[in-house]
Amino acid sequence: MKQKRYVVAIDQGTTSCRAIVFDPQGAIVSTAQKEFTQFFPKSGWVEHDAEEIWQVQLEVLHEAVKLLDLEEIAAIGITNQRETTVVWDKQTGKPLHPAIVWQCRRTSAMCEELKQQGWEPIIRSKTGLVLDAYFSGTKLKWLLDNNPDIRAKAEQGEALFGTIDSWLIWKLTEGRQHVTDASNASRTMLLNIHSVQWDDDILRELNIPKAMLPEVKSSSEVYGYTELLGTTAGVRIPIAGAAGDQQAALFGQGCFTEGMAKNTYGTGCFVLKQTGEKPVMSEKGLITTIAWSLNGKVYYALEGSVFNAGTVVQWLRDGLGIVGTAAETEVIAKSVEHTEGVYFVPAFTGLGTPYWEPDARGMITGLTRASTRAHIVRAALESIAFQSYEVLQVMEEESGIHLRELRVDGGAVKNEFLMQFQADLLGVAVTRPRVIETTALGAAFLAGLAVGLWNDLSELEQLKGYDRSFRPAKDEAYRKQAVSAWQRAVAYQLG
Ligand SMILES: Nc1ncnc2c1ncn2[C@@H]1O[C@H](COP(=O)(O)OP(=O)(O)O)[C@@H](O)[C@H]1O
Ligand SMILES: O=P(O)(O)OC[C@H](O)CO
Repeated sequence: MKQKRYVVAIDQGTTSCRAIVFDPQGAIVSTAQKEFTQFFPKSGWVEHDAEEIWQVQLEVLHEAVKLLDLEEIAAIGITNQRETTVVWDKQTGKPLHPAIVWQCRRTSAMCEELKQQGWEPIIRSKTGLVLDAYFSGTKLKWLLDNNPDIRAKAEQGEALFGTIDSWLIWKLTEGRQHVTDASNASRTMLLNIHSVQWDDDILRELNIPKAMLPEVKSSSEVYGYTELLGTTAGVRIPIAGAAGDQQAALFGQGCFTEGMAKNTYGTGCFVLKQTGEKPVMSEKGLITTIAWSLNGKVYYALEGSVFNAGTVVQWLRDGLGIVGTAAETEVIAKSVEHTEGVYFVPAFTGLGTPYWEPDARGMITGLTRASTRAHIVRAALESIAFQSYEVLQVMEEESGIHLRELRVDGGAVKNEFLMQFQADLLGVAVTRPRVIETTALGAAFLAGLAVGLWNDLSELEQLKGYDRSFRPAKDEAYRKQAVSAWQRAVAYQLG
């Protein structure tokens, strides 16, 4: 019997599939990543092909483990873009509809109607969420309402629903386990976050058959086993942990104590603050979510969501074509001292915290004949920091506690201009960990805990390490002026 010493994290993000192998010290052993197709069928709509996600995920998984002895893999952990809604056929294992992505706004009118009928406070108190098209509940209702065949199958338990974690676990496991973890379930708008059970009143109102929902499990336990990784006879690897990507990042950053917070800069930006075993309800547009469920206890978090962050960089590259790579934006932004009054509000799919405006759309203001590509690129990067600033402000106002340091992770934290600008805007240090793949690390931690590779949280705390701290270099007057100019630009957009 070989020593079990690796944990493989599957990180299924909005734009790419990743598989990362970690050793017992939390260091990366190997990694593989591949982008997959984004579909934008109408204004404000975003779809993925769940079958493509599965195939690409499997490919990168094989790639990441190809040099390992499979017998040394202790477990697989899964983390994923949240809310994205997949419905598949129980018999054929094929998706019955394109996956409706978390960014998709197709159900904003449906949410408006539900608000008019008085559902907003009910949703808020039961699920901790804002009644918004962002979450899976109305996406699933839309899918069933618009596809009578799928509804008929769903009622017979032949069509299954899941967020991406469920879909991948179902595809990976022997015996096809149809499960989700509590953190992912808390993003559906169908879960009562107090009882951690699917909520019958909400299911009835949205006309969603319970038979199609996965079983809700903890974030760290063996959900099933896979033989899909290789041909070595008898190598069954446990799938032993799962969490939504933002909650996994909170875990991977070691925010195990109440009050600790992080910001992840990926497709969107998500600030999460751990609030312990009691859900804290926000008055100011933050949402209350399950952080993780571990060892029989449920931990909660307050969250502020920015829908478009890294997407603005992708749009500069793929939509506008004014940069060749995401990395190039750093050099271009630094080539000018400031934006000369150009502001970019990247509300491509509406605005999240604190505005919750599904119909807002992107806008660039303050253009003159002197404006150049560099000013637009710089304004685009600054917009990521401005949006994060606003979320953190709300969090501070709500808790009355002044932030002393911001822990960051996600693909865009490689951008040192962005990190420095964020520190300047906040007036506090922005700290980047040694392993910026914190999301994957969190999933690996959850899976490794379940199989005994690590014993407890204090052991995980020893594994943390920091790469760089960005110190603020601007004064209060600068911050005030910059933020008020940004807020004027947002006000134009909101009309
Ligand atoms: N050097 C960079 N500067 C700015 N943005 C970047 C940089 N590198 C990657 N990004 C952005 O980060 C995002 C990818 O981050 P990642 O954490 O992988 O996101 P996700 O998990 O949402 O797919 C992309 O939107 C990309 O545009
Ligand atoms: O793909 P990411 O990392 O931007 O995360 C997406 C979030 O989970 C959406 O809620």
